[in-house]
Amino acid sequence: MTQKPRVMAESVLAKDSLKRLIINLHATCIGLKLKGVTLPQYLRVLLRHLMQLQKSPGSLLEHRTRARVLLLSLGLSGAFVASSATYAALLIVRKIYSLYRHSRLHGRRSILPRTRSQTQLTTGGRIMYIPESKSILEMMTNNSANEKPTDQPEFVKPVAESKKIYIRPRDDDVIEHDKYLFKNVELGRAKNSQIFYSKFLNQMHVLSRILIPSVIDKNSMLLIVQIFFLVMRTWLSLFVAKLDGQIVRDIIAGKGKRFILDLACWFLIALPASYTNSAIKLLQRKLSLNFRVYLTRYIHDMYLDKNLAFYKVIFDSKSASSVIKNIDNSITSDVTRFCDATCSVFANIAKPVIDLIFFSFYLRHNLGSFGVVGIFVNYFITGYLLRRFTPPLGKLASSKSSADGDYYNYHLNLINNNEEIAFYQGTQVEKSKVLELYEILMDRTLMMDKRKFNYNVIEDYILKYTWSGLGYVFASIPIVLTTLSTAISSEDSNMKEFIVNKRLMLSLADAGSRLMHSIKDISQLTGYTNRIFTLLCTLHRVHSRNFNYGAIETLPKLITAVDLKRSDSSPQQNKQDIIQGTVQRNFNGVRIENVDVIIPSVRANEGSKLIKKLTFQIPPHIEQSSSNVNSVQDLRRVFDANLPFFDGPGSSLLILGPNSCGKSSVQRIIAEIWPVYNKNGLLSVPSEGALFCVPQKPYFTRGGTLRDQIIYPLSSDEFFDRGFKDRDLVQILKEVHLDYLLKRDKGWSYLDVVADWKDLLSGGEKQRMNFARIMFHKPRFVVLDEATNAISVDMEDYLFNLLKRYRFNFISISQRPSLIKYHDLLLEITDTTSGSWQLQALGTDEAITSIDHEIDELTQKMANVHKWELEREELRSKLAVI
Ligand SMILES: Nc1ncnc2c1ncn2[C@@H]1O[C@H](COP(=O)(O)OP(=O)(O)OP(=O)(O)O)[C@@H](O)[C@H]1O
Repeated sequence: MTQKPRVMAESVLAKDSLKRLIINLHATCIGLKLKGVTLPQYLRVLLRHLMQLQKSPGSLLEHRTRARVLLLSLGLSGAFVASSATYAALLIVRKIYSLYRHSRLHGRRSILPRTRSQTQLTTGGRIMYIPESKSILEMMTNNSANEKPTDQPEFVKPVAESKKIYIRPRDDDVIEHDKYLFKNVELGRAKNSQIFYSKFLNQMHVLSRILIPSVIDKNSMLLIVQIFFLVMRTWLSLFVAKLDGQIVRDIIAGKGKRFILDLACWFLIALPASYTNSAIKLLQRKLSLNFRVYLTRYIHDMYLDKNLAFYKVIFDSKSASSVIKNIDNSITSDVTRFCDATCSVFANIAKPVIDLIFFSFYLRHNLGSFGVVGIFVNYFITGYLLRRFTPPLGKLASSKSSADGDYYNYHLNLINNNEEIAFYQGTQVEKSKVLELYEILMDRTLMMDKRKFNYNVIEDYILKYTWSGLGYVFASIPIVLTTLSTAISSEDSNMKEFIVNKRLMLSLADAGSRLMHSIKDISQLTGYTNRIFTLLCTLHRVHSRNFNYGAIETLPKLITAVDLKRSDSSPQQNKQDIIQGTVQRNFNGVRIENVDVIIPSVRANEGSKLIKKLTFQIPPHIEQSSSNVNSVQDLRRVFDANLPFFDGPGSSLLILGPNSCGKSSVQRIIAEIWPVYNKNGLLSVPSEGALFCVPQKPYFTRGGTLRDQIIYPLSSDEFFDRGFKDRDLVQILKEVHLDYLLKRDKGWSYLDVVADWKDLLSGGEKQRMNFARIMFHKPRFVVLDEATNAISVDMEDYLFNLLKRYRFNFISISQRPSLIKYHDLLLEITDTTSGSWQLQALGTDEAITSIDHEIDELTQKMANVHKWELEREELRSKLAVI
């Protein structure tokens, strides 16, 4: 026989024997006769046979059990393959759709580019467009490829692809309702009504309303799906344990065919098992991110709105706590930590609890009730021991978090004031402070690890080793008992039982240990929960219209003993009465009547009084008929430079006084960021948009364009939405003599340049930018605090005349009498200690006397001119000699 036919004959023989093996395997294991069945018919025949085995009670028990296992494995694997295929198909469809959309958009982009990054809806909601993570990644890769120097201002780059996000409008009713819930838990009102009172659980209950607002919310769906996968995981573990035992028994008993079948099941079940584990992890991350989104939006809704909580929060009674002191850190890091910790604690508790329930049911069948009770007694003892040795991780986590915030904030402060520090050569002081804060942070981090050390030793000893040892004992109990009672020792079935029990015991031990580990996590979570709860309570308090600016010390004076005894009268309710002044809005002017200017503090109206019974008004005479004129701006007339803007004559008041006498505080009261404490104090202000306050310290938005700086506080989206044009801004820059910025090299496109404007513009330029803002917004009333102290005298003269030309009503705050000439009224704070003041119309006798005084001073100075000229000549001659 030649070589080739021999090889062919051998391969035919091998094929035949493999075929026989498969046919015999089916016949022996599940009693299925495969003779005459073709390959395409195989699956149908197999499934029908398995179903028949399941249904007919007369079939062999062994065959029936195997049929069940096979059917389950096939079902799960089928589900897994189907879901994977669906997912893949979905991905392909999405890809094709995005390619199609991209090609269409690409074609249109040059014709109709979308310039808005967000749109305000009439419902109060907002649609935002954020760059898609994919395109950001691409941009980053491109940027790093052609790295360019960063000291140059950047132009705004168009973002390739963006994602649309809908932000729900704020529900004021929910905020109002939650305010009381938070207050109740903060004051511990449930202490008397609840049998088992836990501060943590109560806090968690209130917070959960934000995290999962309703049963049909997507977060509750995610939670349900997660629980489903957790149950599935446990069930699969149980199944794997049984299979494991069966495989070992097959090996010991030398049953090759059964071994192959069980192994096939093993590989099939591995598919859904690994899918389930990954799904649980993904769902946990997704849930944590969703929680973070909900909580952050909730915080932003209160922190950043018309009530100015972000400013007022410094006056709250809790402002000294690390949560509020580093509120930026609390909003960013603590929220993330809290959400991560909540989800991981949930998964860490839910997983073992489900395991415990399932495994104990199964083990009860194998070990008997006594064994299961023994296991649980063991758990309780361990839980008690571990609880005793758990360090106060909540407090430690909270103190570490606050050290983290201090360190981060100091670095932030360093960046914000880098130029000032460089001028002062303050590196050493700053470095020592930074090092100190860093050491504190390291110390607290290490302290946490040190305190965990002892606990970890005990935990490892008990959970890893003692429990496994006990596991072996419990797993062997049924075998020993059966062998003793029957005096027969069947090695292979004993082996199977032992392996299954051992695996379950170990899984049970693992479940228990995870449950015990979560004691530590819960302790840490209490710390984060407390921080977030404090943050939200403070925000609710500050956001409230009745915020009392942290008045606490005055309480005993204001609340009588009877009030305090009454349980239903909360201290908060009484504190509300502390601010007794009246605020009138939509007034056609700015009026302050009998207002005591008091620094807000815990002492409320007993605090430092800067100015007493202040009274003034601009314009001095208000026509009743024009009381509503200020609420609407006439956009058609806004940018006509030749047209005086306002119909009225325009009035002006100068508030003059020495340093720290309370001039800026008057502006704070007008802007309603400080309260009017005294009962007969009245503040009347114009409608929103008609009043514009320019603070002493110029402010520039970070990462904004030059346009953003001019139109602040309007966003560029709104700027274009309202139909404004860049040429309007160019006109304004000309008015305030800043148009040379555009002429430098980039022309009008300089309006699109993004830079750190706070550092880029000079002091005088920054102040002129303030005037540009006034010219853009054209408010009827302007309050200027030292708005021209960095500007040259001729420019100052020009700018004040500009305000007059446009007939703005303005209040200027200054300590320089030279500004008197631009104003109609003068409010002079005469005595800082008694807080007395004097109001006069310029042009009256007193004003003339005041100006006369200034003229006298200047004349006196001029008398010395001749002497100074001689000194100058002397110095010049000295220089010539040198
Ligand atoms: N948030 C605050 N907490 C405590 N004290 C404050 C606060 N804000 C201002 N003060 C104090 O109030 C006083 C008056 O401050 P204000 O800013 O009104 O002075 P000013 O008259 O504008 O002074 P200057 O001309 O120097 O700007 C100062 O002594 C200041 O320290």
